[in-house]
Amino acid sequence: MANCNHDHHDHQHDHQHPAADVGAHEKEHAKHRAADAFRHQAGDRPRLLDTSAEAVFLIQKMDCPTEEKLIRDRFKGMAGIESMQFNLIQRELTVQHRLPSVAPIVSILTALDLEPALKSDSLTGAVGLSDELGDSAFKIPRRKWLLMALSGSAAVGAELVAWSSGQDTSWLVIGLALLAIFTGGLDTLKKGWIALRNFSLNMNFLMSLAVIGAAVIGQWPEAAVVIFLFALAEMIEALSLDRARNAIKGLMAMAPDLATVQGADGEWRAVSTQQVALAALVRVKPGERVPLDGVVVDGQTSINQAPITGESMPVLKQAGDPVFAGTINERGVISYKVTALQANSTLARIIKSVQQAQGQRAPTQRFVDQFARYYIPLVVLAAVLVATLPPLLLGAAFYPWLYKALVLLVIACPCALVISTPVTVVSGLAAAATHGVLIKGGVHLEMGRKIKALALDKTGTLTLGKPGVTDVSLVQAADDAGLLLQWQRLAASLASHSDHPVSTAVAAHWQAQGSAQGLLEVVDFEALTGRGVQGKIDGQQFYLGNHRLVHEMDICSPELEARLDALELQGKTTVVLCSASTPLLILAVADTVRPSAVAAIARLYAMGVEAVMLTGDNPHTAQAIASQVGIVDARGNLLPQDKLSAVNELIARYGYVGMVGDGINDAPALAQANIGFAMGAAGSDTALETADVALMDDDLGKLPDFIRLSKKTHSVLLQNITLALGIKAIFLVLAVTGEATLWMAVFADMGASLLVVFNGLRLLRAVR
Ligand SMILES: Nc1ncnc2c1ncn2[C@@H]1O[C@H](COP(=O)(O)OP(=O)(O)OP(=O)(O)O)[C@@H](O)[C@H]1O
Ligand SMILES: [Cu+]
Repeated sequence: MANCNHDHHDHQHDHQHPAADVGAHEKEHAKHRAADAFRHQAGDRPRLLDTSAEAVFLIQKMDCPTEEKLIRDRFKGMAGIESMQFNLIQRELTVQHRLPSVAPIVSILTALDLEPALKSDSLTGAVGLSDELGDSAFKIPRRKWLLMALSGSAAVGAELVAWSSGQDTSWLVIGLALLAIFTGGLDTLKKGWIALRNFSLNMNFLMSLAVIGAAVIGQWPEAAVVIFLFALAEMIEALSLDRARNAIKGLMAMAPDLATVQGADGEWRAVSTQQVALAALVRVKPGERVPLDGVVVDGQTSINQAPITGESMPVLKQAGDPVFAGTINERGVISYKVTALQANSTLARIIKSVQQAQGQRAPTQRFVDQFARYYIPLVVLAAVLVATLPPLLLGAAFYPWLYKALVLLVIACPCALVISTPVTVVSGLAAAATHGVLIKGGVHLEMGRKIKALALDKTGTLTLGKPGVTDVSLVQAADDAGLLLQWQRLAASLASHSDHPVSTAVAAHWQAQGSAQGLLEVVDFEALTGRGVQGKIDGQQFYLGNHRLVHEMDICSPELEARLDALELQGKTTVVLCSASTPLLILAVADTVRPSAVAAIARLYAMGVEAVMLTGDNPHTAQAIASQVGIVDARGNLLPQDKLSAVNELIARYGYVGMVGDGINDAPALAQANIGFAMGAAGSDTALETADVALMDDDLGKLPDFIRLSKKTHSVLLQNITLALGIKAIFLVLAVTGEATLWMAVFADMGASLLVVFNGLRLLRAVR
């Protein structure tokens, strides 16, 4: 499904606004133009490229969402910049641009004191940063720890001296306070100054203002404690975000770095996984992890695929079976042929997908981002009013109200609020991924809870999709073994050209009979969607298809119909071999219901989710299978476009609808559903790519698991927003009534940030 990254920041650049909005946006644009003229003197505009390029930066200093705003504000309206995506958890900035080189971007980021490190640049094809290098960037340097310790001691010292002497403005107190401010708060002051210069109101600016204000009114000890606590809060926040990042990195670490590869001389050697080529032969011993994706060539074993599918029951693997990087070989030795390079393995794609999924922001995340945009200016306005109105209008003392205004400024920091959502969403996405559920966007994770009806395809979804032939009989009631064999051969010849499960079963049945006669040559073969197949054998036209086909050919009879009905009522699927004028042979195939289906459907109903079966198979069979798995609403005889309209009808009736399918003959319906689920995605590239939510294996229980996780995620998001806003609200009141001091406000802000981060991280353990 299309990537719907409605990023609110970009929308200011969108020139197609509804008429009602025009006034406000005109003003915005005028502002941009002014800012543009101010920032880029005419003449230094680089020539722009025709195609867009992409660069990814690692920005170590981007640890609070306010940096995002600063960067966006700075690049706003700059020619050649098309769009930007922020990944706060990974501290990555992705820029789509048309500049001839990334140098201007780098220099602007550097001017913002953000120390960008180029991770990749599509212009030069450079991949600049190894994972390890990127990792060390997240470590807090020793120097910083020492400075913080010094700052903390100085701040406490200032507070103690002031308290014991009763003097807030003695030289000793001021000296200690300045020491605390310059050791602990220099970064904050610097960032605040940069923000001011770029007209971007962020919390570094607010905090700097509060500290300077406190110093101005002679509250030196307080200024010292506030800046120290704030710096400490920033550090703790950065550290706790590391935990979220590591949760995702934890997935990454699961594929071994070395693979045992057979060289040209037949010798087995350990080779770095990164360097193993396609089609190389790799050997895996018991207890080892599979280093790369591939197909087993030799040997037999059982493999624990939990890292991919979340299911730790070992799966039997023998020649021809796929194996996945990161899974654990439990028993035997196998050798297999590599089918994907390391960067392309299923595991690598899962990890990449989880990281990208954050880009598709969850609705709550968008709301919070919007909110934060108005929140800061509003609080600043309130602070100005608090500082000026009471003294001016009521003749109140100036300093106490200025102090209250400063407390308000500290409260204005929206960090807790803005950080709470990405941490929660990332934790949810990572938890799902380790459980074998790949969610392709934060939006699906949050909206999954709204699913009221789930449409399920029958073949391959509710059933194993590997039917076997159960009955074969001549249409003309004759006991002619020779004819029976001859027509089965015709049917199998036609069927062998199709990979539809029914055809596969018919062809396999013929093979299994071990007849000496091979298949016949088929020309003009054609598949008839939702009906069957046709082709010419020995110059004569034959058809193999369902009741619908026989009917449409107008060669059906009440007697044939009765016999088909009888088989279908047993839950079997029937096809008939016909010549152009006569039905010849009836074949019935039966599929097995998935072991996980009954329990999964029951759980869905218990959650209030209506399960609906949509199938191209006939209604009798549909009903029979439905009652085996406990589905009430089963609809048969649906062509692909009928499935699409069925999904539309479900959406009209239930509001939010999911659809589960294999994505082959139900792709339109999958795309139409609010959330499209694909099963068995580990083995299928298309399923992995196109579905909104990909279940790595065939366990239907993952559907209710997903909905439950989505509900949990939503409630954690709500909790976090309530927490963050609630604490702010309380302090807003306390500040105005004069109960709250500056350091209390900083403390509350830090507490709120930590609370929401840890609350969000709880989701990591939500599944299982
Ligand atoms: N290639 C084929 N070979 C044999 N039979 C076919 C073929 N294509 C369709 N049919 C017949 O038409 C019916 C409907 O086919 P269709 O592909 O629409 O649904 P399906 O894949 O069997 O079921 P579902 O919609 O649950 O996946 C099948 O059950 C089968 O009887
Ligand atoms: Cu009929």
